Amino acid sequence: MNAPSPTVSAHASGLSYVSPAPDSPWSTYLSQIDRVLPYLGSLARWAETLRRPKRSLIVDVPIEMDDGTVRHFEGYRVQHNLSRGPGKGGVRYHPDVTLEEVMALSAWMTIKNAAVNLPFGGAKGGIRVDPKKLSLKELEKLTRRYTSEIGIVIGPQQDIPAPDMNTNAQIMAWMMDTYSANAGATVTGVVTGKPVHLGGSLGRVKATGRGVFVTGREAARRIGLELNGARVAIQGFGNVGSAAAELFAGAGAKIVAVQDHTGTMANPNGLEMGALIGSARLHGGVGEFRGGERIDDEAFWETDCDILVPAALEGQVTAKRARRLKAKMLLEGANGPTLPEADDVLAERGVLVVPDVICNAGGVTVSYFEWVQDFSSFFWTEDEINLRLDKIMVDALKKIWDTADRHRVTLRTATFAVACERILTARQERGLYP
Ligand SMILES: NC(=O)C1=CN([C@@H]2O[C@H](COP(=O)(O)OP(=O)(O)OC[C@H]3O[C@@H](n4cnc5c(N)ncnc54)[C@H](OP(=O)(O)O)[C@@H]3O)[C@@H](O)[C@H]2O)C=CC1
Ligand SMILES: O=C(O)CCC(=O)C(=O)O
Repeated sequence: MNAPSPTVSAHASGLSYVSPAPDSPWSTYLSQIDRVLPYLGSLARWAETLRRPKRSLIVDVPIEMDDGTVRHFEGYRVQHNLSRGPGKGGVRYHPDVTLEEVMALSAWMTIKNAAVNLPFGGAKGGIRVDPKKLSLKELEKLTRRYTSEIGIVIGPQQDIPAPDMNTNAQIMAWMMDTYSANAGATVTGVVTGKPVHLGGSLGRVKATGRGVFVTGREAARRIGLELNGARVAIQGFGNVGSAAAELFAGAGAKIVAVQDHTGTMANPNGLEMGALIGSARLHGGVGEFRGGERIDDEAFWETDCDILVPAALEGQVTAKRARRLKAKMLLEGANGPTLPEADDVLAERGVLVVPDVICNAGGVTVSYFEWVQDFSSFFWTEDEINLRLDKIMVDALKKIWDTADRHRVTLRTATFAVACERILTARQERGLYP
């Protein structure tokens, strides 16, 4: 049977999310799906399912602020696809979060979880809020109310949230506690990325950065780039960026530039990691660090470097910036950092892109370990976790690399091909009817 044209059927549906704004995360994701269709064979007839989130929940989250006023925040939880298992994906607190962005982030989780063969579908959540403007008490109230509101769709067998931008182990502890209080029993497996003494896993905090490092190490080996002495530039110095930076520096690489909201610091001889992390912690960003020179934010994209790691927001690598990039390799720590047009520019220029949907999969892989450990109430050592993580990432990248060679496509399209085959086979085998 011929596959229906996704474009025609999508537009005919009249749903607003099928014609997103150009360069928005959802539009980037849809274009990535378009590019993989020729490699899906007969499974392409199921591909429309990837263009529609299975379930999108918008919640109102009212809280009483410290000054006695009541404010309402908008929260989301989107379960993009559940063909391979429960939903899995983080929760983002950011003033620019929208439903459409969360749809894209949840869809990338579907692809990522399948790319590393975890038994999960894809989901993501978020609240449109600037958490830096809330007190700790307000943040706790917001988190607890949000958890109660999305409580109807999450659960250890349904959908398991975790940290993403501006959320952390403390927020996961509040989520776990609220869900448990509502359920009348302690349910540790409802979220991952929890504090270690509350059923969290050793190694989860740095797992995403570790995965970025492992995929970078493997990709560097394949293109003959020596990590010892390699120059690395990193955008975003939070959970992902700082952990990746530490590991690259530990392997002898020089971190020649870092950027966050407080500025861009550069040193061609390498920024000293211990001191930079200490300064960033003390001042809430890298901008006060004295061991480097402050450069213009836009100049970051022209840093003389071998590896560039975007580890902040989506849409950062535009075609214009891609033309100026000096790196040999782009390691996508962030979700959705590269626009499709920029992908084409980088491919033309021979810059290797290790895409988000494999590069930053280390976090969710250790989240999977945490979920498994919670079920068995038997906990592994950090060495066991790091070794298993390393093996999963290396094996997944090998399969993706082989697929890219076979079809002569980019690593991004190859990752989508591997993942979509698994997702759509599951869809086909499960069938359509309840
Ligand atoms: N945490 C995880 O396990 C995973 C995270 N990711 C992805 O990695 C990325 C980073 O997440 P994570 O490290 O957890 O988030 P964090 O909140 O810990 O850190 C985000 C970092 O990005 C910086 N940043 C934000 N906006 C900008 C900007 N416009 N320009 C420059 N820097 C900016 C922040 O700076 P400042 O503090 O100054 O605002 C901060 O340094 C996101 O895309 C996330 O989805 C992917 C997989 C898993
Ligand atoms: O650990 C998880 O479950 C999800 C992490 C995440 O949000 C991501 O990989 O983007």
